[in-house]
Amino acid sequence: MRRFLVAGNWKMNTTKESGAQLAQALASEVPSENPAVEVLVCPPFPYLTTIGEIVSGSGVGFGAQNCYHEAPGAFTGETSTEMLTDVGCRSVILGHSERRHVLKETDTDINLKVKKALEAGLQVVLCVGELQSERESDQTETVLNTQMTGGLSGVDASAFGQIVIAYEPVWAIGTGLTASPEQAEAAHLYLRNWLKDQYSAEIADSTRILYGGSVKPDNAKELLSQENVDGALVGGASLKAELFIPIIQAAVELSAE
Ligand SMILES: O=C(CO)COP(=O)(O)O
Repeated sequence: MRRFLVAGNWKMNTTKESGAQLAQALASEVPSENPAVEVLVCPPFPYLTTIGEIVSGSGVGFGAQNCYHEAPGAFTGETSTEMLTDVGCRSVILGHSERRHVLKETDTDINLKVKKALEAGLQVVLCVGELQSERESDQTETVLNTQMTGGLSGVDASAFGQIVIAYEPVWAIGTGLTASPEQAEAAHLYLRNWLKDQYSAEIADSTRILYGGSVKPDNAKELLSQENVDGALVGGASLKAELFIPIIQAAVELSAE
């Protein structure tokens, strides 16, 4: 049985103060490691240390939203995986649609980062997902195949204990539009079968596939109850404890069923 992962991607939001308050509220709600549900927050880089100290010893892990693929050196403005592990990060989100579409990261860039982060022992949350126009022209599976093939190129089966996939249809991110549970399930099933074909049935069975895109307290349970949905990557609703906590609770309730 796959363990739910509920992750908050704070994107370029919060202040030191508001992020600290949010982290405190979450750490007191998830006081210790919950075997049923893994909880993660991904604050902006400048706040990683502060947030890490606040959630330390609680059941809330913390991760970054990006990293660079080179070892520390002359790369102005970049953040190495060594720095992330140094401040205690557990995870890193890679290939987010905003990095792909706004910052123009390619599958090759993402693949270099994935391999570097895996080497550093970080958990990688690899995001994939199609644009609205790609869905409308029946390209969803082609896009997912390209992003999975590109992002995971050269990644050995032995690394899968550290890999989580996040299906985030771009048209559902920050728009209030959510993939229907059926649309999410169909994409997740495609991704699971992809893992089976490219790696193995065991890897397909054990790898978690999160859904992201306008997850809110009122749709979380339905999305998380789909057979192949193993958690949520939450943007907007992860910025408010009163919205994020009910999403965690939905996962806790479902894992008890
Ligand atoms: O991009 C997302 C998480 O990475 C989803 O964002 P929203 O939940 O704001 O749609």
